[in-house]
Amino acid sequence: MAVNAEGFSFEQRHGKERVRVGRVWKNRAGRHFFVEWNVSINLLSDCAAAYLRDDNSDIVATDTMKNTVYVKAKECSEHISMEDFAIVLAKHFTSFYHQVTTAIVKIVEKPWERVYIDGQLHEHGFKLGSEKHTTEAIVKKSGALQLTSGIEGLALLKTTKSGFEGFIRDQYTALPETRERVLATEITAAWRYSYESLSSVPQKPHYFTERYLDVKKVLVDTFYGPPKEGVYSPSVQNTLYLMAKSVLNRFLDISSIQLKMPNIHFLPVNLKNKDNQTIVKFADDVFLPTDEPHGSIQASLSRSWSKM
Ligand SMILES: O=c1[nH]c(=O)c2[nH]c(=O)[nH]c2[nH]1
Repeated sequence: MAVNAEGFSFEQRHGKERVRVGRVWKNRAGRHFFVEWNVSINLLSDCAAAYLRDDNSDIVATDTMKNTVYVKAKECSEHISMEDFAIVLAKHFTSFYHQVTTAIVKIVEKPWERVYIDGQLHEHGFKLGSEKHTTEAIVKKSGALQLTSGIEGLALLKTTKSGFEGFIRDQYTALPETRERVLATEITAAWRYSYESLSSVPQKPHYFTERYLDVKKVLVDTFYGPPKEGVYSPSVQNTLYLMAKSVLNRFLDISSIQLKMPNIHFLPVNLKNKDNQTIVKFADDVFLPTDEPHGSIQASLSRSWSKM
């Protein structure tokens, strides 16, 4: 919130970024559960005096914020979802400090996954997976909540059932039309839950972890289509829209979703020798993989006017 400072409009926040914490929980049967979280905290608080003068009396030290992550991790005696942990932290800052009006807590989870050994889940062995689960909880002193979850780095590829035709052609256009190409992307998704107060958040343990896995499955299933026949994609844009729509149709407690789907190009390889004789002729088989440049395609879809 902007305040008047010596005739200027002034807005500020302070916090601690990238606080890393690992937490192990052990159940009675001897199974261990492990998470590694990277936590970023930002507080909106009445501490303008620290900026305007030499008065730090209303400042929550960022070092204290860092310590609070470890204290709250210790206090969570049961395996807790990342979303619930973000809410616990944010609630602490807004209720404990009268100066703090809003707390913004973001967490990115490192994707440690339980390993299978000889077809059996290991009790305490984990290996690093690929895509990351993210969350952001914004809590106000009043108990108002904005809760977002997401995925980063979900890389998907299919080798057919993708094309791109009918786009604008002008004097700068070189791209041929096609109904056969590789479609590859690395998805960043963020979806907003409709729980708008701390008291309305589902109490079921792991509710948000299950939601995360279910949303990911709907996104992935919609991208690929059924295992045998797949589904034809006329553009990244259309596939993105169908993915976003499937999530909103399926999960009624999600009010909006944003998807970023870069179009990662696999270029057809055609090679000629110095006599202009073809030595490799592309037949939907040999590609040059690229990282850049890539297409940038993103959109958000909401049940009503966006709150994202
Ligand atoms: O699915 C696509 N959408 C585009 O907007 C685009 N632009 C382009 O060059 N190739 C593609 N493919």
